[in-house]
Amino acid sequence: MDKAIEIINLNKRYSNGRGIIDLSLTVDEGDIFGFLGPNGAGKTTAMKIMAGLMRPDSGEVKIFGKSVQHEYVEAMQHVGCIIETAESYPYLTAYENLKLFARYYPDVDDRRIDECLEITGILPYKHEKARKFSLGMKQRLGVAAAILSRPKVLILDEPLNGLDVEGMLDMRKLIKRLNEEEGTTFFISSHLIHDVELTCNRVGIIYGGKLVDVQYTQEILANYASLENYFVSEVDRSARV
Ligand SMILES: Nc1ncnc2c1ncn2[C@@H]1O[C@H](COP(=O)(O)OP(=O)(O)OP(=O)(O)O)[C@@H](O)[C@H]1O
Repeated sequence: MDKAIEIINLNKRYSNGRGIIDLSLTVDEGDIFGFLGPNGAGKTTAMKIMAGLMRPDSGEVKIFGKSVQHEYVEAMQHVGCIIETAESYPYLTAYENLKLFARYYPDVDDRRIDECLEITGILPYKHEKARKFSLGMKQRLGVAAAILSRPKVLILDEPLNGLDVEGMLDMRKLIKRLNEEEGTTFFISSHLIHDVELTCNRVGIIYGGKLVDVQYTQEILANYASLENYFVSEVDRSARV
């Protein structure tokens, strides 16, 4: 199996001493990887570095073997990201928003735009302005923009944050559909344990800026009653070390 993402000895320390410490992990092609940790654990910091939006103090991130830090254009060629929030232009329609993003990609035509609207379930709202969209629809429009160029890897920061039950179900379905039908690899951060359990096939726990453990969800559930039990026991264990 090909390595989609390699995070290698990543360090980033803010002036207040917080940040991430010697983070290393590998995500295989086809994984839906859940990056699980409480608020302030360091998830967004790691993802900003992965997307090339922030420089690490040391270490690097490779995507399909290309270094985000040293070969940015080549590394990002196969990546779509939504970091922090899915931004759209409120006074433009769903179609107009995607048309604007499509300018970056010479081979994205109107057919592909419709395809992305269909995959994300917003084709019926193609000509409605984004400001009228619910948070869930805005998130899905963000995903539609992120998949326009058919990226092999999607990096999503807290994609379920703030969504209601229906919004969460839609987003989870969308992630699984893209994974199964298009083979898209996902790197998803979340603090929602139950949701990671239902969505991700592999889980990495980050706590206090350090990676505590990485496991397949199936293996965790074979040994623990729930992902939450595993999370608590791993965090306890790391606090004792
Ligand atoms: N620009 C900054 N300057 C100083 N400290 C920062 C900065 N950005 C983040 N931090 C601190 O670094 C730590 C990690 O933050 P980060 O945003 O990566 O965590 P997170 O896991 O994404 O949390 P959340 O779910 O709250 O976004 C936190 O303690 C945070 O307060």
